Parts: sequence; C-alpha cells; structure tokens
Amino acid sequence: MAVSTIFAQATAPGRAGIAVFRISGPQSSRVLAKLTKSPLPAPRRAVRRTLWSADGLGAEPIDDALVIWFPGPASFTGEDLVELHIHGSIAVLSALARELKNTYGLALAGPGEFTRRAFDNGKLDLTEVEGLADLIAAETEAQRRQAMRQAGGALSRLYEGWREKLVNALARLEAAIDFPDEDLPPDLIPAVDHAMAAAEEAIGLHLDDGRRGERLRDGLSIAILGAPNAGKSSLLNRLARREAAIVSAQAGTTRDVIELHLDLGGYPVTLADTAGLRETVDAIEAEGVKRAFDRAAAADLKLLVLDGTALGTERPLVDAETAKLIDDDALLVLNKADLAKGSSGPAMPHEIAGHPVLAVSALTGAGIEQLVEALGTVAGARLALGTAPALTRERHRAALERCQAALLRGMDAELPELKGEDLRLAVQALGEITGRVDVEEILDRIFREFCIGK
Ligand SMILES: Nc1nc2c(c(=O)[nH]1)N(C=O)[C@@H](CNc1ccc(C(=O)N[C@@H](CCC(=O)O)C(=O)O)cc1)CN2
Ligand SMILES: Nc1nc2c(ncn2[C@@H]2O[C@H](COP(=O)(O)OP(=O)(O)OP(=O)(O)O)[C@@H](O)[C@H]2O)c(=O)[nH]1
Ligand SMILES: [Mg+2]
Repeated sequence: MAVSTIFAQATAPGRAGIAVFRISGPQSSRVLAKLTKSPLPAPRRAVRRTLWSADGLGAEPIDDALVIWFPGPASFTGEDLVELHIHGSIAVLSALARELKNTYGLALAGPGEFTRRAFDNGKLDLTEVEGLADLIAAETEAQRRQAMRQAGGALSRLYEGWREKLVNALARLEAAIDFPDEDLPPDLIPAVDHAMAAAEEAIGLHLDDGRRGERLRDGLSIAILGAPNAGKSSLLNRLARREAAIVSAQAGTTRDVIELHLDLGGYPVTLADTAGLRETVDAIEAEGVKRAFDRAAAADLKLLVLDGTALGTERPLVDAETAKLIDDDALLVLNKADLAKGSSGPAMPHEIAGHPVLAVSALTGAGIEQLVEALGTVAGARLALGTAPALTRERHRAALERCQAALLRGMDAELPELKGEDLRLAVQALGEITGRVDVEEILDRIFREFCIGK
C-alpha cells in the first residue's frame, strides 16, 4: 500500500511567536517545491522562503517562513520530511493547514503518528519512543534526566544486551537439538545454563529497584491525613502556596480527595488532602473518610497531621483513627505550633511512638521549610536515579517477570527441546519490550555461527 503523506502542527496550539509544521511522506518534496515556488533547498539547512497559496483566486503569499528539507532516510521519521517554521497566529496556522489539506490533499497526522513512522522505520525502538513521550511530559528535573536516558537508548542497550546473549545461547542450543550427531562441544548445555542464570540474576537485580523508575514517572504519592480540623487543608495550601482547598473552623470541611502536583527539589510529588478521620453518621462525610483511608493505603508516604492545641489538654494528641496509620511510611507533623503553649506549657514532643515529629504552623509558615526538606529527602531516597537505568513502566516489569520465569523454568528443564522452548519465550519477552521481535534472527545466527555446511 502506498505510504500517505501526513502533516501536523508540532508546536502547541494557540497564538505564539513561531509555530512549526511538519510534513512527512513521499509527497513532502513536491509540496515544499510548490509551496515555496522554488527548487528544494540544501538538505538539513534552514532557509527563508515565502509560502504561497495556490488555493482560490490565484497565488497569494500565506507567510514569510523558515523551511527545512530533510530527505529520507536521514530524518526523524526516516521518510522525506519538511519543517515549516511560520508565524504562530491563528490565521496563519489555519491558512497553511487549509492549503496542505485542500491543495495538496495531505492527511492530518494522528497522535504520535510521526513517532510511529520513526519506529516502523527503525529510527527508535519502543523504549526510546516511551522515553521521548516521557521527555515531552517531564515536569521536573529528575523526570527529565530519566526520560533523556531512556530516549537515548539506555534501556534498549540493557535489554538488547541481555537478549543478544540469550539469542546466542539459543542458537547453540538449537544447533545441538537439530544436529545431534555433529561434533558439538560437551560443555554446551552447561554454557547455555550459565548464560540463562547470568541473565536471570541481572534481571532480578534490575527488577528489585523499589519501583523507583515507575514512581519517578508517576510522582511520589503523599497523602495528608489526620483528625478533622487538624489543619490538613491549611497545610496543603501552604505547601502549594495557593488556596487550593477550602479551609474553615468547622470540623469535617473536606470530603473529596484534593490532589495537586509539586516539584520537590526536582522530584515530582502528588499531594492529596483528605477528609478528617472520624466516625460519623453523615453519609457524605463517611464516604470522604473511606476515601481518606483508601488513599492512605495507596500512598507512598503518609503525612499525619496532629493538632498542636491538644497539647496540655485532656484531648489526645494522637486520635484513635490517626493512630491506626502510624507505620514506617508515616511522617508525623504537629500543626498549630503558633498556638502551642509557650514556656509555661508542656514541651513540644520530638517523637511519638518512636517516630520523629515536626512542629509546624500552616498559619504562619513556621517549620514549613524543614517539612519541605524532610519530604524532599524522602522523595530523593525513593526516586533518585541510580547509575543503572531504571525500568519506567509496568509493561517493562511484566515482560521482565515473564522472561525471568521462563529462564528459571528453562534452567531446570532436562530435555534440550524444553530448555529451548523456555529460552525462546525468554528472548521473546525481552524483544517485546524494545519491539524488536524477530525469529528470523535466531535462524540467521544458527547458520552464521555454526558452519553446519548444508
Ligand atoms: N525543529 C525541530 N526541533 C527538534 C526536533 C525536530 O524534529 N525539529 N526534534 C524531534 O524530535 C528534536 C531533536 N531530535 C531530532 C532527532 C532526529 C532528527 C533527525 O533528523 N535524524 C536523522 C538524521 C540524524 C543526523 O544526521 O544527525 C536520522 O536519525 O537519520 C532530528 C531531530 C527536538 N527539536
Ligand atoms: N492558629 C492556627 N490555626 C490553624 C493552623 N492550621 C489551620 N488552622 C485553623 O484550623 C482550622 C481548621 O483548618 P483546616 O485546614 O480546614 O483543617 P482540616 O484538617 O483540613 O479540617 P477538615 O477538612 O475538616 O478535616 C481553620 O480555622 C484554620 O484556620 C495553624 O497552623 N495555626
Ligand atoms: Mg480539610
């Protein structure tokens, strides 16, 4: 089937100083020549050209543009590709889009279609495509670094390296199965087992990463929890530096979970304010409390907010509901430090049940800097990039686990045929991650590496 020529605006919609249109496909060169009424410029050089409309009543200039001609395969998509850098007004954008559609019959590209073509043409593998998507979505420094690594092929190299070793092992094993009479080294099966064990161990270490790559993509999830009126919403607003949640002196103000995203020292964090925890007959509030507990269970870190005004009163500092949530993933915060009694009153506790307590005031901002620092430290500890690239998606994890299971099975298999089948599944699982699955390749190696002579 003939390849279509597609176009799209590569820059964000709406008014801007400059906008970029991309055209990719076999018609690109013809469109560029006609649109500029000029011969094609030198490849990969920006040149200034007037873009002409051939639409309607005779020729008319659409815009004064900068254009770049990328002949395939040395282009982003691997196809002939043109970039048109134009003025980013609504009128210029729509005039150009109309021209490309009506005069040249080009199709508007679907989402990700340029990148899809780059993948189909072998310019990028799937992990690099995902890295590119993450790079475009990156909101914090650590996310950008991780995405740059992946888009640059760090995961591909890791997985392709393992796959290559396993494909070699498989090629040897296949030869042993298909040509049992040939002179094959006696240590062949042990060598295959050794290769499988080595890959299995490496994959195990790679998987055992506390999900940091996935967490870094999604953001660390922090839930703010505690008794009604403790000042949870006030704390959220203080951390967000805006009035995101309603605050009132009435207990039971917050019902829905209110989420917002923060950049904590380069690490992405999703902060969730929740309903005050208490037993209640109000059905709506009870649903809010249920959601708060659900959020607590799902959170990477629980920020347990205590009401400092309870200090030195009969009211317990830690209420029964909040107490249920104290564990290693909890950080205790004593709020309303501004109201806590001075030298006459009881001293602020520095720890409760062996957990350190940070005194803050959501009202005055006292102690907030220290809290942000503590949260940043937790985020860093859970999300920091190691020296080795981290997997970033459940898709990778699932395929790696399948690969690992197949390797473990194959190492135990007595019959070479069964070993080979498991090894093939392991190779297949790795190949799925990068999108390079090719059985021909295995056959190819058998005949290239073992001169069987047939
Ligand atoms: N104007 C513009 N800016 C851009 C892009 C683009 O396509 N256009 N990019 C798009 O994402 C990024 C840069 N990445 C790019 C990746 C590959 C090729 C490319 O032409 N690759 C060819 C040639 C390689 C070479 O000679 O260096 C290839 O891979 O064969 C261009 C840009 C970010 N900025
Ligand atoms: N003095 C003082 N008052 C505070 C502080 N933090 C919150 N408050 C007040 O405490 C009351 C309750 O604050 P909220 O932030 O609505 O408390 P909450 O924990 O979200 O309450 P619910 O949503 O009902 O669970 C409001 O009147 C706040 O102004 C603080 O640090 N100091
Ligand atoms: Mg609230």
